[in-house]
Amino acid sequence: DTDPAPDLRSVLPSEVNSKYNTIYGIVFDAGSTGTRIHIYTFHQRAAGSPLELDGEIFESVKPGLSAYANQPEKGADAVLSLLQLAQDAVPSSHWQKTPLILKATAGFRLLPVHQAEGLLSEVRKVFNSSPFLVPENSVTILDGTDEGILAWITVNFLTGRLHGDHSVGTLDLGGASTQITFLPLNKATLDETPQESLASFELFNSTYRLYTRSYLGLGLKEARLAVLEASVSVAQQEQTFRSHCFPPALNGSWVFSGVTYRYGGHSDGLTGFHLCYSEVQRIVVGKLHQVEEIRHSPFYAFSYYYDRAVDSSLIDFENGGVLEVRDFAQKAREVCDHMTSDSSHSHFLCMDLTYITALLREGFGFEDGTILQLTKKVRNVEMSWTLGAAFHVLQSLLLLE
Ligand SMILES: O=c1[nH]cnc2c1ncn2[C@@H]1O[C@H](COP(=O)(O)OP(=O)(O)O)[C@@H](O)[C@H]1O
Ligand SMILES: [Ca+2]
Repeated sequence: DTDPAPDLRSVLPSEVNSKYNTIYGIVFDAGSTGTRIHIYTFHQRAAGSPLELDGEIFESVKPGLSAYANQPEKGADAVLSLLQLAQDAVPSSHWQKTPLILKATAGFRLLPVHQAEGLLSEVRKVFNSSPFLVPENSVTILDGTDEGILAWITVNFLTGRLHGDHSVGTLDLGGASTQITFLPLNKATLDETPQESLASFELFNSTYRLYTRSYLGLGLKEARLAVLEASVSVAQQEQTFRSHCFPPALNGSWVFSGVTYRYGGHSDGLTGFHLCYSEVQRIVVGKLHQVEEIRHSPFYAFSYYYDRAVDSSLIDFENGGVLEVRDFAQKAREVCDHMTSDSSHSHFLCMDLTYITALLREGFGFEDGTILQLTKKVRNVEMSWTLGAAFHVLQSLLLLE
């Protein structure tokens, strides 16, 4: 993209008028399971000085935009309703210089192109009739590489690690895809990693050369479908998909991306962790690139790693916590070996925990003792790639120097 970015310095208030230069950025995350708005407020003490994050306003709606593939206008309505929040949060004097972007993730990568484009073009209409600054390519599908990098930037920025040598790797588990990102330190990693898994990124006058991989279809919800060997066409024939990850007497139905899937336990009466693990293992083994360097390195993990750790009482919802990979394994065993069809937790908890265990151990190749820092928010700001995206757009608009 060779178009020069518009120079917006001319529309910024002169520094003499305000003590600090306040900057806003609005980022929509069109995820596979929901649409979220993140309204960030930053300030700069002077032009050229580092950007400081003051806070975030966050709101979300379900289902994800990709569920409106056949009703794009209705999808855009969800965006419009969230955008109202931004008009309330950002002072009208700043609207014209506040960038507004939406990035769609894995749910969109799985849609036929004409449906994805139909939805994005309805969103563009909503954006263009808003009072905010709509940069070029404001509404797009984010590719998996950028998703991983931007999340890594967010986590390392929020934990104050961006400028030192002690960065931390990140693990994101969405509904449809999953990402792993870290800064490689060993030469062997750089030599053995395919070029497409290494990406350079410039931010705040530094260049970061990161390892990042995104696996489409290995998000938690898509993984359920893979374990169940479920397809849309078979689901529409009202067939029941069976698994040993459910109690034998169980029958249920699950709506995902607008499709109803019937599921249940096996009539052979067998269930439990061991059988469940072997079903889940099939979709993971040999499917992911493994890196020796990170087998013991601590990682930050969020999204469904966090949610399922909360659901199974491994961590506290508010505070998160520090776990080892083996904690997910032990919890999976505990849940799967004591399932009843009337238990209070989700019918999928056994399968989900077992999948997380297999993904960490046999997918990425982590050791049982590898430490996972489960964190949702730092200083009340969500761990999400959206903050990295806000930095990126502000930088490209020359609002940062
Ligand atoms: O701002 C956020 N902070 C932390 N987790 C988030 C945020 N937004 C979404 N999530 C988590 O992401 C997961 C859903 O994934 P998503 O719908 O983004 O799928 P995708 O990334 O595969 O498109 C859930 O665990 C949800 O709690
Ligand atoms: Ca996501």
